[in-house]
Amino acid sequence: MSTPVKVAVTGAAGQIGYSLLFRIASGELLGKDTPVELRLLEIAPALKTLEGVVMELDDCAFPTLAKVEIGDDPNVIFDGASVALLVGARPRSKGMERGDLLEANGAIFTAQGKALNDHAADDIRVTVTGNPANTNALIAMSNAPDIGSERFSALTRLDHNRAVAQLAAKVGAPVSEVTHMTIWGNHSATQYPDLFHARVGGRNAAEAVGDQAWIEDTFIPTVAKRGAAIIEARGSSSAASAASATIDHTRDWLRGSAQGDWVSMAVRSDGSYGVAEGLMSSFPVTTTAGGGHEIVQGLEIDDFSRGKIDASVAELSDERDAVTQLGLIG
Ligand SMILES: NC(=O)C1=CN([C@@H]2O[C@H](COP(=O)(O)OP(=O)(O)OC[C@H]3O[C@@H](n4cnc5c(N)ncnc54)[C@H](O)[C@@H]3O)[C@@H](O)[C@H]2O)C=CC1
Ligand SMILES: O=C([O-])CC(=O)C(=O)O
Repeated sequence: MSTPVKVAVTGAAGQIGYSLLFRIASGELLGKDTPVELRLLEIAPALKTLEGVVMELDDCAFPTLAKVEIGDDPNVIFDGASVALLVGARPRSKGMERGDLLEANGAIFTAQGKALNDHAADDIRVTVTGNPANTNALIAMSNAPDIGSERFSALTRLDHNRAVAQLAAKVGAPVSEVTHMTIWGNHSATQYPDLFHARVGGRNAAEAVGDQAWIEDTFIPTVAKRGAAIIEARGSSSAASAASATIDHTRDWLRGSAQGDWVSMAVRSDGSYGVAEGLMSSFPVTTTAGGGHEIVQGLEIDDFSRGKIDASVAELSDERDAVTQLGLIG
């Protein structure tokens, strides 16, 4: 077998980690022929729990799992990593304002960005799942000047998958018939899931639905507020679906998106579609095996979509201003 690929995961003892690690270890991220070395980062108080998770990983006897390292120092854990899945983040606690959350997570993603810069492998790809995902990715990217900005991304694939499922259910089609879905903007309630470019069974999705009121009053808010609905129903936030989307996002990035289709990923804006350059915003993106990606060009954006994209991008811009004022990015 070839040399194991080092995959770093932060927040590894958390909810998402518990779903994610076993799938990576069993070959669902890199394929059944690629051995994996898991490098798991946690804060010191969570290392004992993480040891228990590692015992379970051992007990699965996955043929693709070559080695597991755990620790609380990103400079050690990120050493030689080719993939970094940044899941661990400080959740909002009682009495915490949005600015406090940005500041607490800012400290984490500043340190992790620097550690990636200094220790990751040359072919590193970084996926940020921990919230606020887009801005955390911006902070990590800004603190890793030696790593190309195209190697950082944030997760909007869960929103994408949610949108695919809602559309398929509405029109009574299998999810496999839904293509060209796009989430624009921020992974937050302002995100814009776009049915005007999506297709179902090859047909324009908005036309197949044929109900603008459903799109505006049901589809968009259902997708955008799905995270809150899961918390309400389950008592804790999405974990298995978030782990699954983290795999989908990173697998498609490393191995290429389906021929003729695209995926949603938050990547550094190059100014496409009027999104301010430098923001980490979700776009329709094609990926090529080996880890390249390109923002799909030339889509026509009508006034309705324009307003929705601008609103979400304005929120991203406010978040960038807030973390700039905190001195977390230059
Ligand atoms: N982008 C998306 O679509 C989604 C994002 N999320 C976000 O993912 C994050 C993780 O969610 P869960 O696993 O449910 O949370 P969790 O609270 O169960 O686990 C988070 C883990 O991160 C660890 N952690 C905190 N600071 C750390 C640091 N500096 N270094 C390493 N580990 C650290 C904690 O000890 C904890 O074990 C949250 O921010 C959540 O809001 C959740 C669902 C979807
Ligand atoms: O809403 C949350 O807190 C978790 C999340 O990001 C999601 O489920 O989309």
